Amino acid sequence: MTEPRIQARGLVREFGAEAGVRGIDLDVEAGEIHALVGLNGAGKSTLMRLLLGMLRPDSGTVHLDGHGLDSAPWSRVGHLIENPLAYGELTGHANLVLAARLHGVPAPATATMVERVLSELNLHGYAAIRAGRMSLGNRQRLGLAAALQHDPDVIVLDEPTNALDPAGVILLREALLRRAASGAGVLVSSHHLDEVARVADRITVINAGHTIGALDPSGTDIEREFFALVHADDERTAA
Ligand SMILES: Nc1ncnc2c1ncn2[C@@H]1O[C@H](COP(=O)(O)OP(=O)(O)OP(=O)(O)O)[C@@H](O)[C@H]1O
Repeated sequence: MTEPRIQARGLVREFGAEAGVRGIDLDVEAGEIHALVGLNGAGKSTLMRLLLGMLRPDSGTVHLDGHGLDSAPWSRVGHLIENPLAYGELTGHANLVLAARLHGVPAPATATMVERVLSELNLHGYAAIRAGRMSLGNRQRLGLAAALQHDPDVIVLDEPTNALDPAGVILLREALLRRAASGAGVLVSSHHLDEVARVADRITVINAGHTIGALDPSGTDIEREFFALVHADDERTAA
């Protein structure tokens, strides 16, 4: 049995009484696309930051491929949390070369890798444009290219489609399915339930900092199921 790509146990990081992450267990297996859904402020980004060591938990543990965060295989991780990691004064191409180096990709392998991801996310037309001049959607594509080009084993993407056009959404979906099929574990948050249902193997619902259930990606009325879970949890909390 292989280790989960991501394993969190008892994660807590509170910001005052109501906000933050308040006790979450989560697994993302190799080959799996696992989606996190929840209302604004539910705790999805906070959870992802905790998983990536960007925030320290008050308590709980995270393992990536069986390693604690102090010894995690960071060069095998790709992530995009909120703002695309793009240096505005550098071109799209230069940003991707830099991201490859930061992920420890040897220089001779970089050119081919960058070419490949430019094609995969249809970014060739923007390779020579400075990131600061790109549209929001193309900056997001660039950030996704930087996160995915080294074919990481652990992929964590926070709302990766929020600025993408429909063509970008399809390209990203295909890119994630390809990587999961090669054994990556993918964790993705989204507000687009239909889109998530198309791509995810597992959908976890988060509300007020804890997991409250799962949605069946092949369900016929996933939106209704989502609101039923959230309302039931809100009522339980209010009681
Ligand atoms: N650094 C912080 N200091 C104080 N409160 C914070 C901090 N970061 C997040 N929070 C609060 O924690 C809660 C969860 O926020 P988080 O950004 O994780 O939610 P989210 O599910 O990603 O929401 P959205 O869908 O709007 O992006 C919110 O109430 C937020 O205001």
